[in-house]
Amino acid sequence: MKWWQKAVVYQIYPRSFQDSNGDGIGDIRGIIERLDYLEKLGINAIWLSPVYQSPNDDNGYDISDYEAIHPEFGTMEDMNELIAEAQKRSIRIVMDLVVNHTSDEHHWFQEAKKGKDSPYRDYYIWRDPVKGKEPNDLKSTFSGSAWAYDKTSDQYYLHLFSEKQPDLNWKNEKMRQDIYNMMNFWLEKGIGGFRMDVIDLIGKEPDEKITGNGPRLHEFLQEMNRKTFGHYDVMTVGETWSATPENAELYSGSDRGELSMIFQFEHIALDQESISKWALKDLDLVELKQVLSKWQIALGETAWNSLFWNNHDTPRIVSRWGNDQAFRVESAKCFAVLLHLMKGTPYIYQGEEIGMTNRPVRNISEVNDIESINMYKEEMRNGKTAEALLNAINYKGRDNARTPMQWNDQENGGFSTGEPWLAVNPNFTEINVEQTLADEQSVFYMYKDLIQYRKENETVVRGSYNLLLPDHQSVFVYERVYNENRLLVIANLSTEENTVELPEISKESTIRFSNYDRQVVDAKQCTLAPYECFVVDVK
Ligand SMILES: OC[C@H]1O[C@H](OC[C@H]2O[C@H](OC[C@H]3O[C@H](O)[C@H](O)[C@@H](O)[C@@H]3O)[C@H](O)[C@@H](O)[C@@H]2O)[C@H](O)[C@@H](O)[C@@H]1O
Repeated sequence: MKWWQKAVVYQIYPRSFQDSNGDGIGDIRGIIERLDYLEKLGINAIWLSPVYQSPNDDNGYDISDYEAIHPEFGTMEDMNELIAEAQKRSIRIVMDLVVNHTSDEHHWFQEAKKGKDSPYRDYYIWRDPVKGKEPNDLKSTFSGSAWAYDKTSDQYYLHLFSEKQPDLNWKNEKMRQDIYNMMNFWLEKGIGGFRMDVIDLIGKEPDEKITGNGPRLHEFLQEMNRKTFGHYDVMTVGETWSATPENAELYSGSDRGELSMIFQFEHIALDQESISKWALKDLDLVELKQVLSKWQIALGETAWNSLFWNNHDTPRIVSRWGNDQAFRVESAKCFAVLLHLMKGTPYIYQGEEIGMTNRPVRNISEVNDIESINMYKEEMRNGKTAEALLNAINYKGRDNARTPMQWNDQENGGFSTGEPWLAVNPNFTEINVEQTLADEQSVFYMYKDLIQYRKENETVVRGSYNLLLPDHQSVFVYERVYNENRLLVIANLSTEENTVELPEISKESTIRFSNYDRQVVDAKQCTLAPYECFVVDVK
């Protein structure tokens, strides 16, 4: 087994984690200061969202120099120190790799823009106008056309995200080699791997309007593996919105020479009506169970799953599908147990381990995220009401998960002595790390216990998965089996009590995790309290 198959990964969004110099922006020294906290939690790796040089049109996902640290985050010396200090605590640093696009301020694009004869022109994707307009109707994820007009050359360039994020042309061999050199620069520093931003898009065929899963995608990934991380004992995880259980094996099959695993998003899209994340609908728990179980079984023996509920692009799970009011602690623990006992590598997004919640806004002026702002402007022009749009932003907007980490009940939640770049959630006085560490029953200790359990328990790492009660509307039950060992995981994802019949449980069985201090189980008539979860080690 590889180290990352037994690991738990913690995602840090550096802008919002810990500010060490009072400028209101989290930084690398702030992360170093908090490594002891992460060691206490027990995680094995940190996925570090981008800290590279960037004009910050998309908070660092628009990189202008891959081999420089943005001064607001610190220096390369700080970065080297972070890698070394993390290593001392057996924590590896997984860098975010954003190579579907660069910033328009990257020197490659600056050169490419100079004209059609520029040696860097073909590093990007340019097309002539069609009948004086965009080459086709491809849309940007951040609203509007995916083509931007360049007056100097009378051509359009492709940007699947903001205009300041031009897409790289992966068909250009020299560009690919430059990317590989940059990746080796980071690998030689001793990092633990890469999280690969929208990597399913690099094989795009924009003329055919193919974006995800393009024809040369896997050829590029195999070449990347051969020329870079394939020579190191590191993990790689690809962000792949277009992945299906069928093609997941192509990315992460053990004999494929591509990635360790991918992030799939099928469960994440279950509360939307259409391809648009803003078209909201209620979550159907039966569907959630079906989707997660499908991935557990499909990748069971041949590839490897990543497990996550939220990240810096998605709302916080306790506010999204849990209950962040009366049952905040119970529901946060329920989702923790459900995820961490599945097969795959679990990811924790900063603050999830203390049950941090979404932060609603009342006015668009309070929003920082480019995706939400662009959508709001476009939909206001289309006649939607501000109320409806703010409702969608409060449910799905990316700022929800990006508010600063809540360390204590002091000024700005202990995140910064200066004015934070994004307002701290006002509930920091009740929900914060200091409070959670002082309470043995807190969400934090459930996460810590789950992480420790995975380290010691072969059934969690290797066991097969089987869904029980698939049609129950509120209760999620599954079992994990490895040799003679069997774990039964039960969670009531509802504010109501629910009574279910469970498989027979012998008297010798023990309850391993419980968020209600449950001592006994009557399998025939098991009544679950609101958001109750427990795990039985079946003997
Ligand atoms: O570097 C640019 C961003 O790259 C990553 O995230 C990509 C975006 O992922 C989602 O959007 C993709 C859409 O995919 C499918 O079409 C679904 O049907 C839609 O519902 C999805 O919206 C998120 O919604 C976006 O917020 C992401 O940008 C990074 O993780 C981002 O931080 C970067 O901004």
